[in-house]
Amino acid sequence: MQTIFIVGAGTMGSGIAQVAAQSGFSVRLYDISTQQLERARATISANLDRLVKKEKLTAADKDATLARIATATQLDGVASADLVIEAASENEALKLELFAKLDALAKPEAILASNTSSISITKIAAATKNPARVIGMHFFNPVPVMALIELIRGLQTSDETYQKAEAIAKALGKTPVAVKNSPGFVVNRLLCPMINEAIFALQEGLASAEGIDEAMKLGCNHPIGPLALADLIGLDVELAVMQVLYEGFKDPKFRPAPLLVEMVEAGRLGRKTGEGFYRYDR
Ligand SMILES: NC(=O)c1ccc[n+]([C@@H]2O[C@H](COP(=O)([O-])OP(=O)(O)OC[C@H]3O[C@@H](n4cnc5c(N)ncnc54)[C@H](O)[C@@H]3O)[C@@H](O)[C@H]2O)c1
Repeated sequence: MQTIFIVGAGTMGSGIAQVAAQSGFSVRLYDISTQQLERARATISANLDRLVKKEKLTAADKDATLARIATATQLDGVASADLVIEAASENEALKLELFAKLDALAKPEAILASNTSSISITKIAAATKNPARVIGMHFFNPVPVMALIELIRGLQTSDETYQKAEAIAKALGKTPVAVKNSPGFVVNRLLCPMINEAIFALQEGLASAEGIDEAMKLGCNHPIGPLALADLIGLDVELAVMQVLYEGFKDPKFRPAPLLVEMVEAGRLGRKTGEGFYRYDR
């Protein structure tokens, strides 16, 4: 495995590109937007500069890492890739269309992975002619910092594909955890209902936002309270995950808190809009 083709140069795609290049892989980062590609390169360069400043990376290593990342606005480079990681926008129709194209362009032994947070890997695999080579590689944000990759097997994913993906996850310096294809996988299945319950607690006046967060930090040793975390993740993203869980399991225990829905309606999405459960200077 030497060449990784990454589809989508947003938050996740740029982070995956950085980690892959730092781990010695040759990376081709593709996006339909040249602006996003330029932004990704600038972000990666700034991240590497910080590592140089902290003496965790030499200036020569930084240059070598950046030199391993080529950007592209065409899909044709897929043919030379050993692994494709799709990190384009979270849109099912888009991903199904992309995987049909990637499957037609990639060499037969290449693996096709999706970083989707919520779309069924089985469904994505079914959009290809060779579904056994499709797998979920779910990275966490920020990718250079977070150690986990959930490795999600669709019904069709072969053992060989899983083993290859597991080896790559380790080569990227990450810790893979095997997860079945199911709404929210493991982390979002547990984390998002906890945040949702914190919003119910706030709505019921059980405690103030600061009180709820302080209680979970001091009582459970969480590094950040659930409401501050919701602001960080984005309330729209939290709501979308709860809707995926609610629809996926048809179980009322996953119903989104009405206050969460209302906050999203008001455009109070957290840090990215300057206001969520807390206010932020922008
Ligand atoms: N942000 C997170 O915390 C997080 C965590 C884990 C997984 N994910 C998943 O990763 C994926 C990407 O999320 P993100 O937060 O990086 O989104 P983002 O909006 O930051 O980036 C998405 C990128 O995809 C590009 N794009 C759209 N259509 C494309 C196409 N047809 N071909 C190539 N590129 C295309 C956009 O131009 C954009 O640059 C989603 O599936 C999301 O669910 C996100």
